[in-house]
Parts: sequence; structure tokens; C-alpha cells
Amino acid sequence: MTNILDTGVNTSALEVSDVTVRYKSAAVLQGLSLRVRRGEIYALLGGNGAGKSTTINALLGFVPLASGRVRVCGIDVAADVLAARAALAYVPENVALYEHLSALENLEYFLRLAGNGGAPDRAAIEAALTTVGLASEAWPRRLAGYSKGMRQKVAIALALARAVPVLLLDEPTTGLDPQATSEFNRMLQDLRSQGVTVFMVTHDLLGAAEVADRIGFLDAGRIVQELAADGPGRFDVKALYARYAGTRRAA
Ligand SMILES: Nc1ncnc2c1ncn2[C@@H]1O[C@H](COP(=O)(O)OP(=O)(O)OP(=O)(O)O)[C@@H](O)[C@H]1O
Repeated sequence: MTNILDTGVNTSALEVSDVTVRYKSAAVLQGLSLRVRRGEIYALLGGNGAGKSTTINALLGFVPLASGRVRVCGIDVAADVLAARAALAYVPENVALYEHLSALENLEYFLRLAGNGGAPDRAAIEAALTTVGLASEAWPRRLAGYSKGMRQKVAIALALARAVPVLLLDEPTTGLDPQATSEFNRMLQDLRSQGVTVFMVTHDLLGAAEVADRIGFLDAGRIVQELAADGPGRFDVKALYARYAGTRRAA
């Protein structure tokens, strides 16, 4: 798969440096710093209100920064938000695609919108749908009959067909059954092996431990802990659970 921004291979995919975001007087991100390497799966965990969605909004350039800097593939988001967004595909928890169109038609339609008006490349569409593991029988069916997991696959296939190097996933496994979750995690591993970077916000500690290279714990707008997968043993889930539970503020 071609990476649209593979110049500057030494730059991080995502770099958040000492970022503060305020809503009115309240600081929601408070000196947040994190770095995601190219081809890495990074899971951001944190309790409700910790600032996870605000972090995604900062990466997309949707919230002004009171201080700090955000870079996407080396591009300063404040300096060139459109170039930064072109390197990102944001997949929200509930994917917004056309229900009355099939997977193939949705991809054709959105690629035409994103492109320069020419016909989208059918082979690239089929390759992307294959990579995400959507069964080919489903490709011509309307999305109205799709499960949540299938819709997510279509949204990710769209990002792949656009050759976007970085995926931002918001709660991707919420509402998926265990089989769909493990299929989803396998797909993320396939994407990683193709050099795609994944940044996901999640409450699914076990899923994150299964698939992520690193897990960051966000509390009150900053990273309070960051752990890396340690080889074949990966994360110590028990210890992780204790730490994760420990970052949640008392209700
Ligand atoms: N547009 C806004 N205006 C004012 N306050 C906001 C706004 N958006 C978020 N907040 C506040 O900022 C804080 C962080 O919100 P954010 O949505 O980033 O948290 P989160 O970690 O994604 O939470 P959740 O897990 O519940 O989705 C919360 O206290 C929230 O109420």
C-alpha cells in the first residue's frame, strides 16, 4: 500500500507536545504530550471526561490550542490543518455512511468526492474491502442490513482506499460481540503489518492489551502512565487492570 506521506520516515505519525485545551475557563487537556510512531497501534484509555475525544479533536484541528503543538506526519496542524487532515481518517463510534448504498457504492461515492472527479479505481476498492475482511457477498448489499462491525469495516476500507497513513478510531469495539472484536483486532494487526498507524480511544482494556503496541492512560487531561507491549508476553493484564482502575477518579 502506498503511503501518501512517506517522505520524512523519521518523523512520528502523531506528535502532541505540551498541549492545553480550554473550554471556557476549564482546562480539559493540561500539558498533554504523546507520540505515536509510524506503523504503531496506540490505545488511549481513560475514564469518562478524561479528555479522550478532545485529544482526537485536537489531532483533527477542531479545537483551538491554548498552548502546545500538534503534528500529524510532521505537519503542524495549526499551520496547515487541511494537509494534516488529509493524512488522517477519523472513524467515529457510529460510522456515518449512506444506508441505501452498498459498500461498493459508498466507497465509489466517497472516493469520487475526495478525488479529482475521475472514476475511482475499482481494484483499489476491492483490495481495501478484502483487507478489512468484509465478505465479498456483502459488497453489493445495502448498508441498511449491515451490523456495526461491518459498517466499521467499510469506513476503514474507505481510509485504506484513500491510502491514508493514520487511522483515528473512537471506541471502535464498543457494542461489538467477542467474535467481531477479535476479528477487528486481527484486522488492526494486518493494517499495522502494512505500515498503517492506528490511534484508538477505547474503554476496552482487554482488547487494547491484545492488540496495542502501547497503551496510554489519560487522566484529567494528561498522560499519567504509558506502557509498551513487552514482547510475546505482551501486557500483564492483571497489573494493567489495577493501574487502569487506579486512574479513574472516584465518582
Ligand atoms: N464543547 C465543549 N464545551 C465545554 N466542555 C466540554 C466540551 N466538550 C467536552 N467538554 C468537557 O471536557 C471534558 C473532557 O471531555 P471529553 O469528551 O474529551 O472526554 P472523554 O474522555 O472523551 O469522555 P467519554 O469517555 O465520556 O467520552 C469533560 O469534562 C467534558 O464535559
